[in-house]
Amino acid sequence: MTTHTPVAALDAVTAEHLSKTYGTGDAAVRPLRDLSLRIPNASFTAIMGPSGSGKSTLMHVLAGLDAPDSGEVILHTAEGPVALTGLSDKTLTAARRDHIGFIFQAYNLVPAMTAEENILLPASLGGRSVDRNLLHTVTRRLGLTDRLHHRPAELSGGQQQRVAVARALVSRPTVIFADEPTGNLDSRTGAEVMALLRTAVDEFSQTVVMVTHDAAAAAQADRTVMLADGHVTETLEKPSAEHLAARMIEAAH
Ligand SMILES: Nc1ncnc2c1ncn2[C@@H]1O[C@H](COP(=O)(O)OP(=O)(O)OP(=O)(O)O)[C@@H](O)[C@H]1O
Repeated sequence: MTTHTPVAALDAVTAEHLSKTYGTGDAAVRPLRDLSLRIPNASFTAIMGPSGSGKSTLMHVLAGLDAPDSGEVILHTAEGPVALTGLSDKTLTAARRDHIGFIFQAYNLVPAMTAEENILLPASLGGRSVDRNLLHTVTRRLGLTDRLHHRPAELSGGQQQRVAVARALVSRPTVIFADEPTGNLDSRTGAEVMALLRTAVDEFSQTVVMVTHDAAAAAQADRTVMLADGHVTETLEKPSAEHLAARMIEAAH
């Protein structure tokens, strides 16, 4: 029998009993094993865990980019709850466009569009107006002002990543999912990205979920969810970078 934990209205995302298996028999890999998780609204959650513990798989499933074998993901939007699992492709695409921002390396920019067009794409597809002041502030803080009319192929990997960060911030989605958002960046730009993600939570009440291997980045989140072998092992509220680094070393052994 499946049990359901009560859903608090203050969650942005609720995941219940997620399971996912790749392959069969001896070759089977199970990146998600009956994983349940609640992401509080207007909070910044970091996800950490050893390589192969299921972090990227979880992010793809939470963001509606990949379907679990079983279990449910519910996004709590201003218009009410949306069960991402079980939607038709068309409705799922619209739900992602309207409510979710992605900062994923493998889900990046449209090559034929300029940086600015990429940043504005989710809002224009969704028929929403854009806050030009926010566009200017975000792109200035990310050092993109003189790159806005370049296409992705004319930008470095770090600049492309910053365009993805700007796109996720400017379109003001309910939830931003970020997979290693500071991974390609020098420390100053990485710090700016973290500050902007914090601003999205603190000033715009957006929800941010970020996978990272960097204890110093995770320490800037409100809480850190630790994964191992496809399930949550613990949730730490406001841990220090030192504490997280020690936990990561323990988890790797
Ligand atoms: N499409 C796929 N087909 C087969 N196996 C997969 C697929 N995607 C992921 N896996 C496997 O599932 C497991 C979890 O992968 P996942 O990428 O979620 O881990 P991770 O915690 O993000 O790892 P890392 O920190 O190294 O990025 C790994 O063993 C991986 O090899």
